[in-house]
Amino acid sequence: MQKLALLGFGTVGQGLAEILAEKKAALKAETGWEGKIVAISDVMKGSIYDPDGLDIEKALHIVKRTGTLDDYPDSERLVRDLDSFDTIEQTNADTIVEVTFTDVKTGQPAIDHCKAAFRAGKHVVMSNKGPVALAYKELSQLAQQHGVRWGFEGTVMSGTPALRMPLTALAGNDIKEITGILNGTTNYMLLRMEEGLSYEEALEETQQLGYAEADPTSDVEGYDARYKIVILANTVMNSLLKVDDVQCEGITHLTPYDIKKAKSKGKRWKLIARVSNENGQIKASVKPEMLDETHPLASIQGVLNAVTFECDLAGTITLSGPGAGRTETGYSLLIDLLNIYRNHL
Ligand SMILES: NC(=O)C1=CN([C@@H]2O[C@H](COP(=O)(O)OP(=O)(O)OC[C@H]3O[C@@H](n4cnc5c(N)ncnc54)[C@H](OP(=O)(O)O)[C@@H]3O)[C@@H](O)[C@H]2O)C=CC1
Ligand SMILES: N[C@@H](CC=O)C(=O)O
Repeated sequence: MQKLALLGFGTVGQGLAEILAEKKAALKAETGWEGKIVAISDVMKGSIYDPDGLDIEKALHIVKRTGTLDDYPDSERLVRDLDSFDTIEQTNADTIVEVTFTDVKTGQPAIDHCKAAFRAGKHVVMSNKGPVALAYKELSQLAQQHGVRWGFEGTVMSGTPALRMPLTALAGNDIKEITGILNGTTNYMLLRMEEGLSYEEALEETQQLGYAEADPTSDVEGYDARYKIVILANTVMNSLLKVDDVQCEGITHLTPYDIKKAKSKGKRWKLIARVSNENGQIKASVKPEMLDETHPLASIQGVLNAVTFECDLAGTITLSGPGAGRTETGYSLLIDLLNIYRNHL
């Protein structure tokens, strides 16, 4: 029985909790895996810990009804108000689910959450992009030193296996270029603006749907896609790309007029992230590009994302699927948990 502690109980944390509540019996029957949430620690919603396991359906119901965990029933075992580090260090969880916000400058406090968890001998699964984009090598080594595993499938294209697919199914290829639409929020906004919504209306919809970052500046300025292309470069291409080395431009200057004008010419604006390896020189960028409607990436619409791998053996391989979403990203954490259980990430 894997014992889980959730740091953050927003869209994604609740998404995972819902999956575990709904699919508990099926997961046990089909895979043998059993997971129990023993702790939740969230800044505004509160923190609860029960070493025997929380009643997760009750916690979900209460947080949806009241916005906090304050009404979760007290018991002899229940401990409240542990902060994130106490939750890592003082609970009996063996796996930390890091689903706090992604900080696009420092990656904190998530980087320190990973370090504390690894040093305490605990696995980490996360959809938080900061630690993987900024400290991949250091944290991988630390996890290895402590004999624990680190899963982060959801950091790129949420539950669509944009990392595990190339690392496993495309193993042995020399991947010279990766190109993709890696941000669900902006791709959704571009579609809705093409359909007639204003920039502000389109952005608000993405926030209501749970696609946008806590600070959506990260989405619209391209910082989120920049983190993702760095993660792909460093994990899949085994490079040492730094965030600051990636040329980055967002979609904030695109107006509904620009989008309509492109459409009248049979074209579409897309926020394209790209990394290439030219004789050992790694070049990467994130910027809006006007693609012909016949281009394969032009048909990737709304919250769908896609990534193309240029492989020396397998040829050009494209994977598409949701790039954001409550259940989809909750699911990405489940993939990591199941793979820890099966003992390979
Ligand atoms: N939503 C999506 O589709 C996807 C999200 N991600 C990533 O997953 C992570 C979670 O996203 P999402 O659930 O949408 O974000 P939310 O903003 O909905 O949830 C994040 C939660 O973390 C809490 N939190 C912030 N700091 C801390 C802390 N130090 N300790 C404990 N809790 C903390 C917040 O608390 P409060 O608000 O109460 O202050 C909030 O409830 C982010 O890093 C995001 O980039 C990745 C892929 C897709
Ligand atoms: N805000 C991000 C969420 C997933 O990483 C996006 O829109 O893609």
